[in-house]
Amino acid sequence: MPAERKRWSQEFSRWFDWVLEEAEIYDYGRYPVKGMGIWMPYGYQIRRRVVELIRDVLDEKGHEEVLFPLLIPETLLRKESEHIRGFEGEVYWVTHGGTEPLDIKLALRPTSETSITYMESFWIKSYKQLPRKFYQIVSIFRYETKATRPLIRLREVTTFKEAHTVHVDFEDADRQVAEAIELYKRIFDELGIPYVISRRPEWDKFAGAIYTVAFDTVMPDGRTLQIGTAHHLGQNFTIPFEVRIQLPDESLDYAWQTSYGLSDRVVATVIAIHGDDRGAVLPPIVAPIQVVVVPIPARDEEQRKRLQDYIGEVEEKLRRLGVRYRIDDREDVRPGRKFYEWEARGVPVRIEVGPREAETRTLVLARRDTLEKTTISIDELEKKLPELLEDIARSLRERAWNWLQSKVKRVETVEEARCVIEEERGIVELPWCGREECGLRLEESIDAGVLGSPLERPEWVRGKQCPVCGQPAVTSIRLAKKY
Ligand SMILES: Nc1ncnc2c1ncn2[C@@H]1O[C@H](COS(=O)(=O)NC(=O)[C@@H](N)CS)[C@@H](O)[C@H]1O
Ligand SMILES: [Zn+2]
Repeated sequence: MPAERKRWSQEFSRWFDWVLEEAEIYDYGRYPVKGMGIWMPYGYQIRRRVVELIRDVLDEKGHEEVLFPLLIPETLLRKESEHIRGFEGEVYWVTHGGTEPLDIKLALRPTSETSITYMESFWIKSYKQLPRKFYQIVSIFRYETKATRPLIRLREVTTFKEAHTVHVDFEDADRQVAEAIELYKRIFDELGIPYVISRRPEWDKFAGAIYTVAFDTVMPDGRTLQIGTAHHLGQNFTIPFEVRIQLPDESLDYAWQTSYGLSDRVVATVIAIHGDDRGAVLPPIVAPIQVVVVPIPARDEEQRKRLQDYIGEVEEKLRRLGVRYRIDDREDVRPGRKFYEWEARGVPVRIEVGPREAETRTLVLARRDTLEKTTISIDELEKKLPELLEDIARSLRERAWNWLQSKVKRVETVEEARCVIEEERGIVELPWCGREECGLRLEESIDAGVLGSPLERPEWVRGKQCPVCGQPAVTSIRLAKKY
């Protein structure tokens, strides 16, 4: 990792708070409810483009957007025992309407399996209607007891994309989990966010799931963050909610389900992973402003006029190119200050235009990711600018994947694993017999959390033993300090 980035990786959370404030992305910590913040205008534009990307990817694969009530009656929330046991301690309750106590208290949805499955019992009657893929992008509420953090761990999760799908049998739901994984890969790849995909261990899967597959990334401080999850729910909700379907042979059975979710953490990781000491570095696809033009003031009237006309030519080209641009012609701010402000906001490309450039009909292009500057002729802009934006997206993705790969270490002993977590954080991967007690023992002795195992059996564990019990390893197990 470049030297200067090392500095803020030690005080990552201070750096992260600073960027959110300096770039006016998200106002957190002042609103008088813990775990709830405000999307500021610039941050809201980033969030909007992330949401658009998520919608495009889901809609292309036959997902139908819906909108369910925020409030879920206790009677529904309690129908699936695993689910309520998992969420019992995290639910916010509405107990009054005005001054009147409600006879049935209402939960602010912590997630919507129960409300959606309840309605599916009216909507879904036959295999002919399946598979059905609903999703909504809403606020959910969880009374998180672990340390709350802006965008990373909220009590009101304002950008919660939850997909809920219905299937004729186990296999088709299995196929849907695989499709969800592909959709998440596409979303994260478009944003240049690297990830490790693991099947969560039995003791840490979503409440009410048969199994959970999770996407984790490594944050600049070396701790991992769960950035997406997909769950096979089996018939765990359709049985208590009586979602029965007629099968092709006319018999009746309960339908099968999956659910998969993303949240504000997607925006958090775009900022955290790609950022540097000057602030955010935004991939062009989600940058509210992709190109900012900063005039370098002319000294005399004649030069000023010529510069004005020249900037007009540049603006016309940017408009025709269809890029999102801003001409920062504020009179009362020096160019250096403008550089600082737009760099903090992560604008991918800055174009500096002064009397010299007007004179020589050139432009200075400064790229935000590597801070390199190049001078081009204005006639090359139509060709060079799209290439530069693409190159920035690609180089951000590559740099992020190199970072992640440098933070995943394969080891064979508990001792080595403990050292890696102690010294470098990141993810350690060890051979594993697959038994829960060994997994839990590893958590204890390494003082880290289990992320789970690869979806495919990893070749490298063949012939190796579980470092806890000595039994032959059947897969590998990944551990990390988690958010
Ligand atoms: N308190 C929180 N703040 C921000 N993001 C969160 C929070 N809790 C969960 N998330 C994100 O939301 C994703 C989905 O949440 S979840 O509990 O794992 N899964 C569900 O709720 C399922 N119903 C699928 S939508 C998680 O993978 C995580 O990335
Ligand atoms: Zn073992």
